[in-house]
Amino acid sequence: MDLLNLKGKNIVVMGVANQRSIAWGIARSLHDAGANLIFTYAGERLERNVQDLSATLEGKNSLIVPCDVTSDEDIAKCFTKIKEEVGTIHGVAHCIAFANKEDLKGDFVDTSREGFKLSLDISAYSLTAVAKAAKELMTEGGSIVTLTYLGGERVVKNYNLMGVAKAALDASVRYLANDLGQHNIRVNSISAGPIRTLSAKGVGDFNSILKDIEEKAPLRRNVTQEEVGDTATFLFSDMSRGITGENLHVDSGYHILG
Ligand SMILES: CCCCCCc1ccc(Oc2ccc(Oc3cccc(O)n3)cc2)c(O)c1
Repeated sequence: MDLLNLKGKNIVVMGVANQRSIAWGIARSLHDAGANLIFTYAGERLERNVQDLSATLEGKNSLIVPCDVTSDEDIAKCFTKIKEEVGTIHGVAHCIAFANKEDLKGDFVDTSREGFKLSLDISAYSLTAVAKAAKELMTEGGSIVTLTYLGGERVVKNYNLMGVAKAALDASVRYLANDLGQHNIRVNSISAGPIRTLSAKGVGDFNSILKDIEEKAPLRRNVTQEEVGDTATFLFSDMSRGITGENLHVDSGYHILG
């Protein structure tokens, strides 16, 4: 049996904004491995982007469902719709995070209570809420993958509040892995190196980080959405069936440096 074959697997990809999204790199890699994709998006203005991108994947058109992860009702409606249309799912790619611009630069000590709650809600709690809803559809077991970043493990200038949110996300991956393992549901994260996406525009001084990676990372280059996508496909496939609660760095090795 080809352990990288995802034929017949239904995988929900949450967080495609445009063709530069890491979520889109994950979707293309999953599609090439034979998976059936379901897309969710937040905000009317993204629906058209997702429809247009999904149409470029040959084969039957994918289900596209709105999902605002700050609303428990919306998450319930989203997964009820997916259950009605698809039935069983085998994976969820959680590619969702947010912090207000003013909380992604300057001094972390100045973070507001409101900004903190908003970022932790969207960037960390949403994984738990999504896992709770997805669990009911994962009747044949499954795999959940989320995106994290080095700034949650150690201080990265300007990453600030998002670093605290990612630290919460990373711990959530471990506790969810522990809860869901007995249902044969694995929970892992990919720590991607910096990639020029719509989200990256929100983080201060992004260009200097890209340059630093090129100069210092063991592979002396930045990573791409495709490389992250292929590692996600590995984590959704049976090739990774013994791995849960893990964080894989797809970052040209940058995280090993002091
Ligand atoms: C200073 C660190 C540079 C490397 C950052 C790599 C990275 C790039 C993008 C990442 O994802 C987000 C997602 C939302 C986010 O919040 C945003 C994004 C755009 C506008 C806005 O108001 N908030 C910030 C980063 C992310 O978690 C990590």
